[in-house]
Amino acid sequence: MAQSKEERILNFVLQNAVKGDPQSVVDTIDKYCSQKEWAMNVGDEKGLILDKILEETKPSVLLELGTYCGYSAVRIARLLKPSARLLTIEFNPDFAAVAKQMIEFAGVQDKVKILEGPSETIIPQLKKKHEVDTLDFVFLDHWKDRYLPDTMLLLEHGLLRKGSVILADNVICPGAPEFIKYIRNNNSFECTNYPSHVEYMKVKDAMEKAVFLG
Ligand SMILES: O=C(NCc1cccc(CNc2ccc3[nH]ncc3c2)c1)c1cc(-c2ccc(F)cc2)cc(O)c1O
Ligand SMILES: [Mg+2]
Repeated sequence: MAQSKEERILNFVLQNAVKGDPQSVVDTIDKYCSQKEWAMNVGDEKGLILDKILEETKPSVLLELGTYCGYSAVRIARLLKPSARLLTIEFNPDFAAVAKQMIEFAGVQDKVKILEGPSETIIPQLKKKHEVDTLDFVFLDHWKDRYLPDTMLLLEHGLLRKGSVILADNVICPGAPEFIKYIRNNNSFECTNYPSHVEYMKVKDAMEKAVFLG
């Protein structure tokens, strides 16, 4: 069977990055995807914005929607304190399989748990099946038309607390207009926009941070 792009990215990491070194895994993926094949990792430019917000928030319990190859899971996990945990939901089984190997190669498997399936099924299970009380940080990077319904689901299931941070990728390109309209007009959220570019491109993009006020 011909290799998928995601498998080519993984193999490039396995052959060129330093095992157990998450920074080298992040840098190697960025090198491959900027020089050889574009892929929808959050990337180095938006990645630095993600890093800064994580360092300000110092979260203990995190949720990511959209694991893909595991780039942002590794990028996030490398900054977490030893007791912190990241749950990441991936619907596509092939992506999940690549991400699992990427996360293990980076050596962050003790901090990251991949949950395979659609967010609408898994989010309602987080409290009882995955022992979550509330989430300190949520990174939205899955299907853009799911950002709003899944934010509503998080609220409905009592998964956000005063100060919970939601960070959404791609609010310009591909865009998440319904999510942006809702979150910026909801007085229970304090929003900040972070202009940037689509990963590895000159095309304008942005991330949006929304802090839940309770
Ligand atoms: O669309 C995007 N990403 C989402 C996505 C896309 C495909 C498959 C999945 C399968 N994973 C999945 C699905 C549903 C799920 N439910 N719960 C978990 C979960 C997980 C996820 C995206 C696109 C561009 C982009 C493309 C083209 C272009 F020109 C410019 C920019 C840039 C990005 O940074 C992007 O993030
Ligand atoms: Mg994205």
